[in-house]
Amino acid sequence: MDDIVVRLTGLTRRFGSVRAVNGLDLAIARGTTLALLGPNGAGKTTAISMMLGLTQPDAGTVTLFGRTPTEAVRAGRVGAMLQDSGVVPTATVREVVELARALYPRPLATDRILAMAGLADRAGRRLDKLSGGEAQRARFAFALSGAPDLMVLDEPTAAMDVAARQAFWAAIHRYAAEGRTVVFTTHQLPEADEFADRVVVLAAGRVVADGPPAQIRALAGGRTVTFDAAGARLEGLELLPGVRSVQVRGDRVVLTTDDADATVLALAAGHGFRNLEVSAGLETAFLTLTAAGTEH
Ligand SMILES: Nc1ncnc2c1ncn2[C@@H]1O[C@H](COP(=O)(O)OP(=O)(O)OP(=O)(O)O)[C@@H](O)[C@H]1O
Repeated sequence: MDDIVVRLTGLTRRFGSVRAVNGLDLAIARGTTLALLGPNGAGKTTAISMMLGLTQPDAGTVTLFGRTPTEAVRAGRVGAMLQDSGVVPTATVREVVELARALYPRPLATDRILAMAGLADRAGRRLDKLSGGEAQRARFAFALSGAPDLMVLDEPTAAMDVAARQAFWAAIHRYAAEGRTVVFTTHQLPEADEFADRVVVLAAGRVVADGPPAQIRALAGGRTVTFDAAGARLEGLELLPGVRSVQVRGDRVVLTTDDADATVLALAAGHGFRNLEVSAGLETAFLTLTAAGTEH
């Protein structure tokens, strides 16, 4: 479909015995700002790296704009800001932007790039004299030089303080407002919540949740109740008090709820359960969903 910018199908990559990315299926529509959220080691960087054609998958496919990543990158449709992209430390911001512009068929004007990245007053400064947040913005400037339709950002705000972060996201928003697609990784729920319009939660290389920020926030803020599917009555679970979502993962039922006490009391009265567990918080919700998700 024309409207799908990024399509990942069964994407898998192992490092020794570690499945860094494990059967990832994802379709990202044009104009979306998508957060790939997950704890350290979830597979975010590996997924991004395969998406850009920098790491080869063991299985599965990636298409960007219906082409291979390499073709899409060569056509100037993709900009990326990676965690360890090296730059010449003694070059100035303007020099680096001009270097980047030379790589693309239809680059933006230098002053526009500098303004968009919030670096207009830092153009003559050497990269090694920038603050951490400014250096990140210089890398963003580099990434947007070619006016790419898809921008991929790996933990872009890691080195930024609150003010720098706000300025950075304002720049991203101006960029995305023109109908462009942005994919960024983060391990911070508030960042995903505030700046994305779709959040995909990755844990142990798998998607454990996918939805609008409000839905992911609810998952994080509430409680997770899990119990064995065998022997339980599954009909009507979604109607129990407090319950927001019902999933069956492997042989476990996973409920998210705003009121675990009421949910468990109603479960006991009408449904029965074995091996019930109640857990709280985003990390626990991730772990529960991940552990249950690996059983099938
Ligand atoms: N080149 C590599 N060699 C061996 N193992 C690797 C390699 N790259 C990643 N891994 C492993 O794959 C898993 C996923 O790593 P990845 O860097 O993709 O996670 P991440 O979600 O980006 O983590 P972080 O938030 O810490 O950057 C981890 O267990 C990691 O140790």
